[in-house]
Amino acid sequence: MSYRDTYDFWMTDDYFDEDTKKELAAIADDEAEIEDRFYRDLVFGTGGLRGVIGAGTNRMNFYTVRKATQGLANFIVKQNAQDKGVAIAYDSRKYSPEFAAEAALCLCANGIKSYLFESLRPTPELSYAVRKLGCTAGIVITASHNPPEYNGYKVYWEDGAQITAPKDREIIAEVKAVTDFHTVKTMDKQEALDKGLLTIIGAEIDDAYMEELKKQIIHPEIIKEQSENIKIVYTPFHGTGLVPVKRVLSELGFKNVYIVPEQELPDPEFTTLEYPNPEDPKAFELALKLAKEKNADIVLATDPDADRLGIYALDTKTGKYMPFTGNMSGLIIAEYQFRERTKCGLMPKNPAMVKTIVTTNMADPLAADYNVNLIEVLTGFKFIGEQIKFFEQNNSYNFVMGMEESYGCLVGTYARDKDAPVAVMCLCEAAAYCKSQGITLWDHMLDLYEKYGYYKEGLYTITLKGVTGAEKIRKIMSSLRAESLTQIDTLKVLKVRDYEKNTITDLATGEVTESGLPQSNVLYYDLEDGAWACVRPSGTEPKIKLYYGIKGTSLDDADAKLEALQTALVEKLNKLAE
Ligand SMILES: O=P(O)(O)OC[C@H]1O[C@H](O)[C@H](O)[C@@H](O)[C@@H]1O
Repeated sequence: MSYRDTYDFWMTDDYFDEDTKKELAAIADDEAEIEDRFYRDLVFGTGGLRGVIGAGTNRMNFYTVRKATQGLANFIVKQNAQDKGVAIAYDSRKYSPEFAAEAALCLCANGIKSYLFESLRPTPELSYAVRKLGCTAGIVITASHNPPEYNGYKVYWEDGAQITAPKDREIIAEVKAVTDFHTVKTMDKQEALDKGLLTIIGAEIDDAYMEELKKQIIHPEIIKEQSENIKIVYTPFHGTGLVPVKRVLSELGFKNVYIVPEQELPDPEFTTLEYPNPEDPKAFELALKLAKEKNADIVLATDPDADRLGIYALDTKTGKYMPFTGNMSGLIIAEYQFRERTKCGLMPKNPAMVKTIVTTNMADPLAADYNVNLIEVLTGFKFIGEQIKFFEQNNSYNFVMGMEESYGCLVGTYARDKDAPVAVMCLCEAAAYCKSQGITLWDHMLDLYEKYGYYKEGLYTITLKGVTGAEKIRKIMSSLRAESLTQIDTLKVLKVRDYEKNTITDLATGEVTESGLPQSNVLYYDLEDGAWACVRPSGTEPKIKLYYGIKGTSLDDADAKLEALQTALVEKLNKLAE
């Protein structure tokens, strides 16, 4: 069917309700909008399904949520795993509770047990709940940090990590095979409860999750000692982080935790924010204002589904709050974990850290320093979570922590997705430790640079929306591929990694080896002088992403090097996007 035919079908078939038809009638004269809403089905990207809320096959709505769930249900029934069930959580977004209930009732109608959280919960708690309840799968209704007009659907498998290949392909094939909406099942909520197919979950999982978080603490005594001294400002950005973060910090004994009042309560419009993403410095405005009033040591923010964490820390010399990138906060946590676990004899045998290919290379000397094995995976925390399963299956390594540049971090293996409450907790412990030494996290970061090298990284994105945008992104990638760059700015390209072709080409020798990672549309350039660049289309937003990094000899040298590389790369990408 063409997009027009699909539009007409939605306008006329009695399966679709009157509100949907009204919404679609309003765009009858807007061909581009009709095309964008119907030219494809929503696709599973880096973080599952994600799309703008509205009527259409390429939108998040009751019909697309049900269809995705029916596909998942068909897959589960084929595996004969109905009895193990599916855990379902949701965040504070528009329609999140409604979509979650819809998914639960579709599963129940297919004879699959559903465990639905009574109210909003963080994504990592769902990852934990899947294993705790022995479920076969999990679902979170969230669009993570995307703008308010979005929602999404993340799918987890029994190991607690988001689905990866080949399971993702198999489930997607089942979803695609649902071509007739009339075959999508649903059932009455009361009937599902009466039949024992639907169970509402809450406090018992919260308590167990909380205990798991606290097990990751290394020095409770230092927290106690500093509990009156350290001042923490926290904002949940109107999302799910408030309850677990407040609880864990309070149970650990932190006395001075100030929540940003304007952003404390759930709000699907994210009224006080342009973009509820800790990657966006503007999102910290209110938190920094409160931090100055309270003279806080550290400022923390979690995104709406509480899987990402962003921080600022006080520079006592200048009195300014300094921003940490996801790379920096991840490294602070990693270094503290490695150092203190080693010192206290708590480091497991064969320890491993997992990071993505676009995450800072400063992790390399740090991991080497503590004899920690460093494993690299493609972008997406699902690939980090998946490694824990592999370690267990092969009895190879013991996972200590995972981190990625996009503000995601996990310490421990109780969950298999990035976990902002655990990251907040670990950073507050590290901050308390620093306080006991008379320094701040910022001073400590400077010490780490001095010890391991001045690694700095940047990210530049271009938003290219709709059908034409997707086509442009495709063209940019193929132009770059065709161009075979040998130099970027003044830096020679040493190696080109093409993850789509599964090749790593050494430009000096011409030798070609395999990338060793799953196929993905990613180009990565290893450059001279410890620098690198990487380009890939986003899998969650209509964007092309350019990542880059350098290694400097001082903060100033690093800034100058990063700026030079960034200018050259941005100019190149902008030209390709013209
Ligand atoms: O870059 P995208 O494909 O849009 O994904 C954005 C981010 O999504 C999730 O948060 C993943 O865990 C990250 O690894 C990824 O960076």
